Parts: sequence; C-alpha cells; structure tokens
Amino acid sequence: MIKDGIHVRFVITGKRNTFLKAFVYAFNGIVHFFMYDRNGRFHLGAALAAVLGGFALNISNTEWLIILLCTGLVIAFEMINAAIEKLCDVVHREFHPAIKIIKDMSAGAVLWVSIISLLVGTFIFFPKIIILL
Ligand SMILES: Nc1ncnc2c1ncn2[C@@H]1O[C@H](COP(=O)(O)OP(=O)(O)OP(=O)(O)O)[C@@H](O)[C@H]1O
Repeated sequence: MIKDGIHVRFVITGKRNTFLKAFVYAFNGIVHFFMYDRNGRFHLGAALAAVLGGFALNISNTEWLIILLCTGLVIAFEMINAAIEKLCDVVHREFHPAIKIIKDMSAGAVLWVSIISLLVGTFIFFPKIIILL
C-alpha cells in the first residue's frame, strides 16, 4: 500500500499477473471513490443505511436482492459519473456547451437510478415501518 500524501493506492510489481493487476487497479478505483469523492461517501452511507434498515426490518430474501441491486446500481452509476466528470475536466476545463450536456446527462443518469431506487426502497420499507408504528 502506498500513501503519497494525496491518495492511498495498492500496487503490484512485476510483469506477470496482468489479471491480478487489472483487479488491483479496479480496486484502487473503488477505494479512491469511497475515500476521496464526496458523492461516493454519501452513497456509501446511504447504502449502509439501507442494509441496516434491511436487518432492522427483517426483509425477505427477494427484498434483499432488490435492495442490493438498487444500491449497487446507484453506486456504480455515481462512480461512472465521477469518472466522466474527471475526464471532462481534463479534456476541457473552460466552459464548453458540449461538456455541459455531457456532465448534465451523466449526472441525470445517477439521478434517474437514484429516484427509482428511492421508490423501490419506499415500497419495501414503508409498509414495514407503518406496521411498527
Ligand atoms: N467545462 C464546463 N463546461 C460547461 N459546463 C460545465 C463545465 N463544468 C461544469 N459545468 C456545469 O456545471 C455543472 C456542475 O459541474 P461539476 O463538474 O462541478 O459537477 P458537480 O456535480 O458539481 O460535481 P461534484 O461531484 O464534483 O460536486 C455540470 O453539470 C455542468 O452543467
């Protein structure tokens, strides 16, 4: 593990194990997202809250599958959105109408899955919370 003052990353040396290297690079991306991206930390918190809610409200196996799928989708979309934003900032830092559309659409994709996931979560959790009240 390397800490270069800004980022933490895992390295693997040698020319072999390209599959393992690809896995480590991808793992670095996940670590970077959850450690340094504000939205990444927010979505991780939301996913943990959903999992805790699942345990607390004793949801069924099918409901677990749906909740895990939704939280996984939202986090993956946000990760891709963060990567697209970074790429845009490298390609064109100054204002550009095309960059605006790209960033807005990318953020829109996250908002889209987030709203659907929120609806799904409400359908699953709300009736169980009402029964408890
Ligand atoms: N280079 C640019 N050209 C045109 N519009 C831009 C540009 N950079 C940002 N924008 C506009 O500003 C909005 C916010 O961009 P920004 O990169 O700050 O994303 P953000 O959602 O604030 O990201 P973060 O997750 O870093 O807070 C974009 O959705 C886009 O509409």
